[in-house]
Amino acid sequence: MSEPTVRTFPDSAALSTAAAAAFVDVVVAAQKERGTASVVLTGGGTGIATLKALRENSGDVDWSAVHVFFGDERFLPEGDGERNYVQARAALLDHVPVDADLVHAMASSDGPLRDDIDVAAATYLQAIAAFAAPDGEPTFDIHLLGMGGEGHINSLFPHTDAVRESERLVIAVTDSPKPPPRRITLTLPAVRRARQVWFLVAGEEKAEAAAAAINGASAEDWPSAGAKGIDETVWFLDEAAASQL
Ligand SMILES: O=C1O[C@H](COP(=O)(O)O)[C@@H](O)[C@H](O)[C@H]1O
Repeated sequence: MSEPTVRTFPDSAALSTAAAAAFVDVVVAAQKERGTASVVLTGGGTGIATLKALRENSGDVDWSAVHVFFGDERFLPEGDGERNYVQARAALLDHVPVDADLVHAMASSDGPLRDDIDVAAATYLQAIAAFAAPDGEPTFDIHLLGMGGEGHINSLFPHTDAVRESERLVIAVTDSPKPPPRRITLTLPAVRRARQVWFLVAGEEKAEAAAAAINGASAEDWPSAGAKGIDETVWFLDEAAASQL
């Protein structure tokens, strides 16, 4: 696993512009090398702002050959504006020529799987397993991550079974301390299957968590500390989020 590197920007807009440009470079290079690219999107304010920046300039990306996954999802009805999928569509996916078959959304609470979050998580696990490279091989080109002020990433919160999960790649969370309580999430072992893990973090309220994770704290206390990419782990921070480094 790679050690963290830090890129600091004057504000969150500059951060999102730079992360979007880096995303284009990695996806285009992956498509040149392997024909397709695979990315994992994040929810959260800075993550969604970065998708909007990507919509404004996605360079030579062939969107029809990008597999799109989600790091986590709030288990809510289909059109709920709090769903990360709904926000990602509005910010990016509805505006670029993605192949709908390659957009791997997590289930909603009122879809064909009804309201069974365990079945929903198992179904997403199957989607990932069908796509995943063998153990030890990278599965995703990029995994984007937002981070909460207490260090959560995806729906992996401090001092929970979810952050300790060491085998399953996808799990259901039913007691998220941040609403809504029911979520589906990729785990740390899934995040660690990405070549590139990129944190998109802005704001002074995230500064303590960023410093702790970058300085090697435990994932139990600061889940973001456990998220590392195979080739690179990059922290895109604005100056406020970098203020305790
Ligand atoms: O609930 C969530 O929060 C995190 C961080 O969000 P932010 O708005 O504080 O940046 C996000 O990464 C995650 O996908 C989302 O479900």
